[in-house]
Amino acid sequence: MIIAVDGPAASGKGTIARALAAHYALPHLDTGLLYRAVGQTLIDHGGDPADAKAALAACRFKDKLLVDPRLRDDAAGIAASIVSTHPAVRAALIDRQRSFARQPGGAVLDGRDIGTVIAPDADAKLFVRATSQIRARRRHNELTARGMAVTFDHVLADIKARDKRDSTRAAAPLRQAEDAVLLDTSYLSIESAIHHAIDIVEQRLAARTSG
Ligand SMILES: Nc1ncnc2c1ncn2[C@@H]1O[C@H](COP(=O)(O)OP(=O)(O)O)[C@@H](O)[C@H]1O
Ligand SMILES: Nc1ccn([C@@H]2O[C@H](COP(=O)(O)OP(=O)(O)O)[C@@H](O)[C@H]2O)c(=O)n1
Repeated sequence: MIIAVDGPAASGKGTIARALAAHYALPHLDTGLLYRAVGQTLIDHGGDPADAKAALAACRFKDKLLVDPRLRDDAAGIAASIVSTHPAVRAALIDRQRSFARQPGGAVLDGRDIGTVIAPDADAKLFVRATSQIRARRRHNELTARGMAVTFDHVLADIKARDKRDSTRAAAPLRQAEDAVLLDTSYLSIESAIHHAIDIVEQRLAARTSG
C-alpha cells in the first residue's frame, strides 16, 4: 500500500506520515529532507540556491547528510524551497522517491507533490493543511525548543514566502490531488489528527475493496 501525504510547511504532514507508517508497519520517507539536503549542501559550500547549475550539482550530496540536525533549521528550509523550483533538481531526485514508493509492501511518503507526481497511483492520498498563523506558531515552538533565537513574525513571514514559492512554481507546484482527502489540522490535537488520518486511509481501503 502506498500512502501519499502532502501539504504546506508545518501543517503536520510529517507527524501524520510517521504515525501512519508506524500504524501500518510501512517504511516512511520525508521527501522534504532531500530538498533540504540540497539546500544545506549549497549553504555549506557558499553556492547560490537560485543558480540551477549549482543546485543540480548539490543533488549529489552524501546520504549521511540526511541525518544532520541542521536540515531542520529555517535556513535549510528556505534554501530547499528555492532549489526545489528548478526542474532539473526535481528530476534528479525523482527516481529515488519513486523507487522508495514502489518498494514491495509499499510505503508512506510526505512532501508537496507525492499525490500528484511521485505516486499518482497511491492507494490513499491526504492533503494536510492548517492556517498560516497556526503553522507559524507550531514551527516557532519547534525552533525555539531547539534553542534557535527566531521571532514569531520572522517564522510567519518565512512560511508565507515558502507557501507562495511552493504553490506558484511551474514544476510540480504544491496542490491538492483531485483524489486526495483534505485534512485540516488547525484545531486538532496531534492525537486526533492521527486518528482522522487513519480513518481516511481505512475508508479509502474499504472503498477500494468494495469497488
Ligand atoms: N495537530 C497538531 N497540533 C499541534 N501541533 C502539531 C500538530 N501536528 C503537528 N504539530 C507540531 O507542529 C510541528 C510541525 O509538524 P510537522 O509534522 O513536522 O509538520 P510538517 O511535516 O508539515 O512540516 C511539530 O513540532 C509537530 O509536533
Ligand atoms: N516533495 C517535496 C518536498 C519538499 N519540497 C520543497 O522542500 C521544502 C522543504 O520541505 P519540508 O517538507 O522539509 O518543509 P516543512 O514542510 O517541513 O517545513 C519545501 O518548502 C518545498 O519547497 C518540494 O518541493 N517537494
